[in-house]
Formats: sequence, C-alpha cells, structure tokens
Amino acid sequence: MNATALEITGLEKRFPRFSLGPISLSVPSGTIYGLIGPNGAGKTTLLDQIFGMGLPDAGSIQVNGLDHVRHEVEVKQSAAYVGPDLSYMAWGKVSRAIRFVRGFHPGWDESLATRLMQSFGLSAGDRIATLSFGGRMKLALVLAMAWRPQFLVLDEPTTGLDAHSKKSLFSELLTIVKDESRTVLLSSHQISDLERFADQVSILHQGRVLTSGTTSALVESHLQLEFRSKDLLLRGLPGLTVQEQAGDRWRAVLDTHRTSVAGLTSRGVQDLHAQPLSLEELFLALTQ
Ligand SMILES: Nc1ncnc2c1ncn2[C@@H]1O[C@H](COP(=O)(O)OP(=O)(O)OP(=O)(O)O)[C@@H](O)[C@H]1O
Repeated sequence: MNATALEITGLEKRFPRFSLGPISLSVPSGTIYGLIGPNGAGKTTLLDQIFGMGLPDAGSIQVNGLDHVRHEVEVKQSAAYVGPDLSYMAWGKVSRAIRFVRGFHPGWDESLATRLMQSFGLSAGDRIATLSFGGRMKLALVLAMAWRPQFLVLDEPTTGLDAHSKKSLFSELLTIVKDESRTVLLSSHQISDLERFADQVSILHQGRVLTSGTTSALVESHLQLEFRSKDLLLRGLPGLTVQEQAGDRWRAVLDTHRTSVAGLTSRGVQDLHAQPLSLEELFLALTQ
C-alpha cells in the first residue's frame, strides 16, 4: 500500500482568464481530505486534472504512486470520480444504469449497491428523467462507490442532498476510510460537514492553496483577535490576516504557527481579546 494516495507537485493550469497553481498537496491514504474554496477558486479544475481532463501546463500528479498520464489506465481502474455533470437520462431506469456500469467493474459489490440505494432512498425502478438533482447525485454516488474504488473523488457531492442523505453519505465515507488503503477526496461548500468529517483540508483561493493541514490542527492554530494598536506595520506581520481596521481598532485572524500572541503583544498591542474560530469562520476570514 502507498502511504500517499495523491501527490500533486507544482501543478499549474492556465486558462485565458484564470490560472491554477502552482499547487502542491499531499493526500494521505486512508483519509477523508476536503477541498474548500469560494466559487471559481479552482477546485473543479484541480480535480479535473487528476482525471486527465486537459493536460497540466506544469507539474505532476501521482495517484497511489502512479503518474496520472503515463499510468492513466491503472489510475482510472482504481479511482472513481463524481463530477457536477449528472446526466444519465439515456439509461431510462436506475436499474439499467446500474446494469450498464457494473459490467465495467469486476469488483462491483451488489450488496453494497443495494445498501447504498436503500440508505439514499433510491429504487431500481425509478425513472432517471423524473429524478430530482439530488436523486441523480445519489445515483452517481452509488455508481461510483459500489465497485469499492481505492480512490474516490467527489466534486460537491452534497449538492442537492437532504440532511438524511448527507448523513448516510458521510457515514459511508467514514466506513470506506476504515480501510487504510482507501481514500476520499472531496470538494464542498458545506464547511461544517468537512469540519466534522474530513481528516485534512486545503483552503483554495484564486487558484492557490492558502493553507492546508489536519482539520483540527488548522482550527486550533488560528485565533480570532480584536485589539488596539496604532502600528500600521502590523499589516505585514506574518500570519496576521486583517479583517477590519478603523483608527486604532483592529479585527484580525492570527495563524499562531507564524506569529504567536506573545509576539503580537511584544509589538505593543493593547486590549487584546482572542477567541477560537470554527473552520467556516477561518475560511471566511482568509478568503474575504
Ligand atoms: N475550460 C475552461 N476554459 C476557460 N476557463 C475555465 C475552464 N474551466 C474552468 N475555467 C475557469 O477556471 C476558474 C475556476 O473554475 P472552477 O470550476 O475550477 O472553480 P470551482 O472552485 O470549482 O468553483 P465552484 O465552487 O463555483 O464550483 C473559473 O474562473 C472558470 O471560469
């Protein structure tokens, strides 16, 4: 087993009006890894690159130690992707879509498919054309998960899912990563879900990774601060993200790995109040 499910090194992809990267990130095997970013941050572009939808302009991507271009077939035999385009209309019924897809996958697990369908409230006889967006997302998830891929990549999988289905999905994802050779990478705007379920996250903004790490460590290493200071040079302090400044009143987020609270007070700040943040508050502060 490879200890690293995904290794991205110096990845760049340039479009006329958007550039992704350079991005380097490492997704450990046996984890749920979350990608967070505002609309247009580059999450889908990054996930698309893994599956060869357009070649990168620079950098490399390895899935379980295999280059995603040179070993495209092996990579695709071990990885499943659920993206935002969910049209299965041509298959008519859910049962037909399942019959069609399972034939490609020797590892297809019929009892898992049945269990997933039950927990998502999908029926074999459902007509795909009459499924809601959430219903088609559930079908896509069943088709991707039932053959037990080693690497499962989900682009916004909770879009359209109700609270019960979301709960079922995350409980399935947690079951998957109990097997340390299997890994889940997902992008989501549901930051509170990622805070609960993701082992690690990366925050993307304008094509770059702003910060990444173990979800709990990332949250614990940042503080919401309010203080007074007339020192405008604080704006350049490493790890201090200023949210508001009016006169000598500041509101900011501090990355305590880069500058400690003591380091800040040694600069003469006064009336300092510090409190912990949620992942969502950290995301909002860093990407505002
Ligand atoms: N094929 C393409 N040609 C030109 N520009 C593109 C192409 N694909 C994506 N882009 C641009 O790349 C940028 C990032 O888009 P992307 O879909 O990766 O963002 P995202 O983080 O997934 O956003 P969202 O949260 O809205 O899904 C956007 O500005 C988009 O217009």
